[in-house]
Amino acid sequence: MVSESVLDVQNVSTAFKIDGKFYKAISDVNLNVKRNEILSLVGESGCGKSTLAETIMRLQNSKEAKSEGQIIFEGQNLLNLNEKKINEIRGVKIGMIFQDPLSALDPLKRIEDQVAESLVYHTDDNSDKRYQRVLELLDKVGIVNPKLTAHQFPHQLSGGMRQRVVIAMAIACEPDLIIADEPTTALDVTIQAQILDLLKDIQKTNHCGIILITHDLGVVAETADRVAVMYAGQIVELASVEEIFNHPMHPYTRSLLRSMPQKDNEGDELYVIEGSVPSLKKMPEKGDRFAPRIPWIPSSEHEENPKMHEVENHHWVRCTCYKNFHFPTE
Ligand SMILES: Nc1ncnc2c1ncn2[C@@H]1O[C@H](COP(=O)(O)OP(=O)(O)OP(=O)(O)O)[C@@H](O)[C@H]1O
Repeated sequence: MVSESVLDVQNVSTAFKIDGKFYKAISDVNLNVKRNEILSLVGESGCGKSTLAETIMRLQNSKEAKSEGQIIFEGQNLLNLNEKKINEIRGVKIGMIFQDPLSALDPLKRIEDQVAESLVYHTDDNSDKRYQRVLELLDKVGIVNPKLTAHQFPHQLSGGMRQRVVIAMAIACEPDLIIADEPTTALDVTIQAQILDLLKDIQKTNHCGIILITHDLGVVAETADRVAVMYAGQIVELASVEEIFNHPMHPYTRSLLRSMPQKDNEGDELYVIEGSVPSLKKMPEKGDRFAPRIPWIPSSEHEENPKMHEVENHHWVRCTCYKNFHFPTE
């Protein structure tokens, strides 16, 4: 079944003002998210994943960040909308879930009022109907006693329950797209699995698209349908989850996978990707941005201006260096 796109990100770049000058944190990002899929955005810390999410949601201060390109959602470019219009979309048609549920919740408000908030602004429901809807939403996200939880304050809940509440808030208006930025990083492992299962369930029952941001390839393997691998502000590989795990191509994707504990490398010393993601001021202008971290690969293997190539059906890779890439010990 071919699903329609809910979001089309076209040639999007965002630059931040640092010491009076703008430096790009994401460059030339092209991506679409389909209804009925979980697209995972993966990469090390500092690769630009959150910047992309904040750009889509227009969360940056326009004096400190400049974006260009097009982000098409329901036929309009989100980058061109005024505040009023973007507020009608943010949290309503596009839901958000962040890493730290505590910072997303108001410590002084009861859960029922927080979950009901977007319903107050965006539906005509009276307070009784809203309360019923809050209980329904809490039940849907797996809260065992919705009436009790609705009456409680955030500090009375466990981390896992708080994240369930944040998810209830995100889905209250049945958004077509949910952006979840490291939604399980702050939770312990068993709760992580439950929250990921919940997101998968929501995606299936609500038929929405989900962008799931994570640095954890285990999370990607568990949840994603497609994967966009980001490095130094650029997407370097985009393919189905099966392709990414079975036929990774870009040296960065291959390095990430090698540095991840897996069944077949148990007991082996894990691969360490030398060096670090360049800071915005030190971003290489030419060549593959990952090249400095694989110095044994001759520069002639890299394109001067690396482009995305569709090397197999729906499998895209940046730069031609993937063709002859090998690890030092190979
Ligand atoms: N407001 C800002 N001003 C200046 N630089 C910023 C700002 N926000 C992010 N950056 C820089 O942009 C780059 C990308 O950061 P971003 O937070 O998007 O990465 P990330 O992949 O989401 O990492 P993490 O997983 O740690 O959140 C980093 O170099 C970061 O320091």
